Amino acid sequence: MSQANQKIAILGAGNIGTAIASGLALSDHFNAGNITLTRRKTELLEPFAEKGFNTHSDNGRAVNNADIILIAVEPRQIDALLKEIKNDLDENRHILISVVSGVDIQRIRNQVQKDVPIVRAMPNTAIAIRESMTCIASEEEQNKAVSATKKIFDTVGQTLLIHEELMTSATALGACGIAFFLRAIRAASQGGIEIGFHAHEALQIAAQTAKGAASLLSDMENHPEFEIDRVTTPRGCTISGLNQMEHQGFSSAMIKGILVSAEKAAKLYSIEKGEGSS
Ligand SMILES: NC(=O)C1=CN([C@@H]2O[C@H](COP(=O)(O)OP(=O)(O)OC[C@H]3O[C@@H](n4cnc5c(N)ncnc54)[C@H](OP(=O)(O)O)[C@@H]3O)[C@@H](O)[C@H]2O)C=CC1
Ligand SMILES: O=C(O)[C@@H]1CCC=N1
Repeated sequence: MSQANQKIAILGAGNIGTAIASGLALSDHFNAGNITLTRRKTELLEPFAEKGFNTHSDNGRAVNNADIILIAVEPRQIDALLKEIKNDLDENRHILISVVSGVDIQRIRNQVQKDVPIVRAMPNTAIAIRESMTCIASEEEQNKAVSATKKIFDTVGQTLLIHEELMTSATALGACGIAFFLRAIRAASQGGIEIGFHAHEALQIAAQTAKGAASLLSDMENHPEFEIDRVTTPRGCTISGLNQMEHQGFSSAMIKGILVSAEKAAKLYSIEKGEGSS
């Protein structure tokens, strides 16, 4: 089936669910009319209904009208959702894609008790502007479903196929990573204000500089240190700034944050189930 005719149901259209929907609709491969978004507070989906997406709260109906079922609820909410839709899942028609952190394929399969292909994907919110980094994993025998999933996420950024055991690491580095780099940009702009720029100017300079740095890596395929060496004039101000940041633990803070984030990602389901669900 061509992507243009594929019907996608996004169950749990919150932050990442709606970001995925926006990105897909922006691509030339999908249109809003073939994408259904569900959540219980449907009034919050009104802006998406106005853009032509199908929006409601009936997960079973959404599954019955779709080929691709994308689950984007919180870890503590997934059991109830799977229980609700499992009788509607058709192993000959559907591919089930979960972007839920900390819930492995085996746990999902135990819930649905069907041979429907299950794929895990870990995008980030830049998917809304088709700039996601999406890691994808599944069981070995699911090559066809993995290809179909990759094809979808390839339209909204870059993809990388990984082993499922690396999914929590992908969550920390790629999905949470958006927040980490945003905080770094925010910190840079605060420094910029202190040395004389208005807030909006400082943010513009910091954001475009960060974009340029990222593009140097992705376009030139160089190592960061190679590009850093080109900025650091001997006895200059860049190396002074960099060394001071390292004395203050810059790299260490980022590394430690990513480790803690990955540890938490691995425990999300059990922690959240332990805290009760709503
Ligand atoms: N935010 C991000 O950047 C990323 C998040 N993720 C993962 O995606 C998942 C969602 O995260 P996020 O979008 O931040 O969380 P949100 O809380 O924003 O989204 C979850 C949505 O699910 C809806 N929901 C809950 N239960 C049901 C149900 N039974 N049927 C339909 N909809 C339901 C909620 O709306 P309502 O209460 O109205 O039903 C809510 O809008 C998490 O598992 C997270 O780990 C993965 C990658 C990136
Ligand atoms: O913060 C979280 O738990 C989710 C997972 C990745 C991004 N947001």
